[in-house]
Amino acid sequence: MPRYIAALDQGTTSSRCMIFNHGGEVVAHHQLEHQQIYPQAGWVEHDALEIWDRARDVVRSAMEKAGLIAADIAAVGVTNQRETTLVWDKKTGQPYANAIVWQDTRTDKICNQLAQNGGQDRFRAQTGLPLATYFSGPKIKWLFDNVSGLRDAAERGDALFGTMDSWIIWKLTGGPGAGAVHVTDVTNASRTLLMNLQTLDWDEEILAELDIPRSMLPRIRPSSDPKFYGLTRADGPFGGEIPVCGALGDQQAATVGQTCFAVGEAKNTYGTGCFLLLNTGTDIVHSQHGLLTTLCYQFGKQKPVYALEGSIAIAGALVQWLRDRMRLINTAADVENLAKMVDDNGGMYFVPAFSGLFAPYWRSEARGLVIGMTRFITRGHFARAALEAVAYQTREVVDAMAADSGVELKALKVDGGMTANELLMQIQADVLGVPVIRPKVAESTALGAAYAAGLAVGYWKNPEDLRKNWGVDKTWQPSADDTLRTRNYRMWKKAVSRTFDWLE
Ligand SMILES: Nc1ncnc2c1ncn2[C@@H]1O[C@H](COP(=O)(O)OP(=O)(O)O)[C@@H](O)[C@H]1O
Ligand SMILES: O=P(O)(O)OC[C@H](O)CO
Repeated sequence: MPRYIAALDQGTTSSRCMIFNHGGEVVAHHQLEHQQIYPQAGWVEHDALEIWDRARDVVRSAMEKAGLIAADIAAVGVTNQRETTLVWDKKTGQPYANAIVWQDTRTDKICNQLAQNGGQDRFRAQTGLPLATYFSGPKIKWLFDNVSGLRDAAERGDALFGTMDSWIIWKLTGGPGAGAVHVTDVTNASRTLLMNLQTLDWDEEILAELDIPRSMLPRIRPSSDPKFYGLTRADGPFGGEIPVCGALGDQQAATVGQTCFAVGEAKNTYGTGCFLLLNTGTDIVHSQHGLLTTLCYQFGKQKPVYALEGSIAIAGALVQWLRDRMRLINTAADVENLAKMVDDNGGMYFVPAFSGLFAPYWRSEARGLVIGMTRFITRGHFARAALEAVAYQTREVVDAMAADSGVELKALKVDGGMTANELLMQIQADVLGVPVIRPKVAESTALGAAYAAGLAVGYWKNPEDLRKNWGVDKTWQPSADDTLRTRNYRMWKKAVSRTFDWLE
């Protein structure tokens, strides 16, 4: 058996390749950012060809850094930003348009029209999701309505739809005309608003309602597949044929990477957005409090495991915005020192409803606000309020989770790029009133994809084998002062309520 497993993590901000050993340790890593494209207020796009270039480069660089060849890699796992929607020409490999990113709100009208008959929860029983701009189905419909010739191409069988997992796997295994595989896994499919949670197949009724031909959709496969999705191309970035046999949406991958295999285990990932997933086992639990029901993972022929999810659209993206658009900081890490210049938020709250509000509100007409401003406010308060916004949004999701599942969190397992921010981690523990635990490998997303691929080829035997790799790096205990927990949280909720109904 070759010595390592490779994971390709195609995130909202960047793509990275990580190579892991049997102990779940990173032996090589390379990461590259790609461009964020904002053509209009509320729109966010990615150039899928640029993403593929970055993906190829990070694989090559990671392999080179560790001096590896394809024969050293037992299997490849792919994980990705979810929902981001791409349609491309299967003959040429050219996208018909830029990918529409999950944060993009252009499908607001489509969602409202669909909701006129049956309300926002019209497809919730089948899909576990509310009608919202977040998900892929309405984005495909928007492309059909706005890209000339696309519907004809789809009906001829020339146009393929995929989220980033499908695109990357299609490119890795062949690209145009070379027998590439067009697949997705159950977790990614569960974010399209087109997959039925019970049957794990595309839902005919919803496809008919959105007028989406089944022929353009990828085949839905388990997250860890001993039959392999396909083999990497010999002349591709890995430089040889390796089974591609693991795929998970990035948040589900982080849940696997954190080894949340038991019912009631949860993790929160702080990246561009912030996503808390609670394993609910093989039962489908429908939320009464604004959470999503989603696939957590499916290993081979085993029964699928489901999760409740609290999705927050803007977390690290707020720090990026302070850096790139407001030029308040030079690097994302600078936000911590700037926030440390003040003792508290000075009465200021920052609700980053840049893409409307996701869980638990699902209000696409909300927009961001800063409130509580006085002449006392400094740049430091902006930084502090931005970090608090991430912690308060998480608290709202944790409260909804407890109301839905009856599970009271005893501690929160965290991961993702923002967990490097120690002040944020302390604020989070204070706001929740429970310890916050960061594992040794904070790159849980890539690790989860590696686990899925490694399980498929027998590199790891079973989930219990993986638990041994999990260990604590650092724990933050909540402070005794409950000001943040009670009074300020109440003020936060008041601030949130002021964002509602902003768009007309
Ligand atoms: N030290 C830090 N403090 C605050 N935010 C940070 C810090 N380091 C990274 N970030 C934010 O975390 C995000 C990157 O995390 P990552 O897990 O790589 O995200 P993604 O998978 O969404 O691309 C960026 O939005 C960045 O602004
Ligand atoms: O790229 P991330 O880590 O912000 O994750 C994005 C989510 O998958 C969107 O649902």
